[in-house]
Amino acid sequence: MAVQSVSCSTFANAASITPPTTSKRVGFCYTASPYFIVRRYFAGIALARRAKARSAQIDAQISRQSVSLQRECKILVLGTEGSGKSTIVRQMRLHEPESVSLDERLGMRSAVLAHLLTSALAVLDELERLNLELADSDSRDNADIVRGYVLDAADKDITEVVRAIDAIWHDSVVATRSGQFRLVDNANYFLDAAGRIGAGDYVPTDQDMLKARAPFGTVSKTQLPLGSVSIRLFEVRMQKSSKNKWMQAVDDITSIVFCASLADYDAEALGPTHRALDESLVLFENVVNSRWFQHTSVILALTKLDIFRAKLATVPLEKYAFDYKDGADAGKASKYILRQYMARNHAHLRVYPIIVEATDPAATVCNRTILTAVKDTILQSVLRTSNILP
Ligand SMILES: Nc1nc2c(ncn2[C@@H]2O[C@H](COP(=O)(O)OP(=O)(O)OP(=O)(O)O)[C@@H](O)[C@H]2O)c(=O)[nH]1
Ligand SMILES: [Mg+2]
Repeated sequence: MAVQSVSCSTFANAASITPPTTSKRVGFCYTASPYFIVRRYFAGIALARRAKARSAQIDAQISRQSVSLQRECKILVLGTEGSGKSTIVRQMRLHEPESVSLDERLGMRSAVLAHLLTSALAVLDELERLNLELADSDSRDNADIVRGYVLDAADKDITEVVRAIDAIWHDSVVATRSGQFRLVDNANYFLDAAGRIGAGDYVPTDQDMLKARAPFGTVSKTQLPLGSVSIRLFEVRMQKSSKNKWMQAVDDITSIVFCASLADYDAEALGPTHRALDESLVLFENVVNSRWFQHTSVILALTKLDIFRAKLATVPLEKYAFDYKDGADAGKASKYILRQYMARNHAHLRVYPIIVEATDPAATVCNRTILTAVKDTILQSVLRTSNILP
């Protein structure tokens, strides 16, 4: 431990220094007696021994407490609806060898299909909104198949509906006008992959698992070994209206991962005057300044960097943030949004920010940052209980 080695070596050095035989004082000079030298020498040795013993005591305490804290390491994953909580958790799991079984992968098939179906229905709605007709006459029958399909059982035959979706997506009107459609996140990705998803032996890939919107329970729990630390993740969807009283009910939280979508800057949460970004900022403010979390570290995960980057080109951030002047530069714009969050940290909680494309299977930044934050927090907590830190 850095703290211990500093204190030990300081005292050890003190003991090894031979006391000076002469000392200069202003105005006169004297020679120290042998008795004085020997007394200082032994006092130095005693001091070093005491420091060494104290240091060993702290070492033992730290290792005892680290072990018990690591067993109990709890992380809350918070954020508004659709902010990327499940995606971050899945991304962390996919990086841990063998933490996702084949059964679980196959279990995600219905979530993938639901995402594909929602995307296709959104395409049909957008055609209506823009007063457009499908070009191909068969496409109209296909639209009926899609609208009439009910996804009620995991083993239901999906061949016909997937073929219909694929035909609609490749209709010439859709192909030329889809740039104007307002679709759900990752709709294009799943619509492009319809043929692959419809195959009988389809197994969701890492990318499919990350891009699919999974249904949300009330609070979902995940156990995960992360490096040398074993953690339990609790995903909680926050709502401004519900006052989030659950905060008082949770204890022993090591870290919080607060997810916020960068791409929400233009989204309305509860009506035209209520922006999703503002709601997320208020919830973040409540969390970081809450007395329940005063010894908790916070990882602020700003997600959907890829969607944000694409959106900035057509929906200027300046329209929603009057003091922002840096145009469609995703780096500057994401840092601007990050500053909005950091400005809410009045309690000066330790915040570790990450700006991430959470659906990128190659991104390891989440795991690395979360692991660092967890370890730092365990250390801080041990130092506090050892009375080394206030
Ligand atoms: N392209 C892209 N999609 C993302 C990113 N982060 C999340 N998503 C997608 O956004 C959608 C919602 O993400 P979830 O992780 O389900 O959001 P959530 O916060 O768990 O939502 P609820 O549980 O419903 O509150 C999913 O389809 C994700 O794949 C990202 O960085 N890039
Ligand atoms: Mg979720």
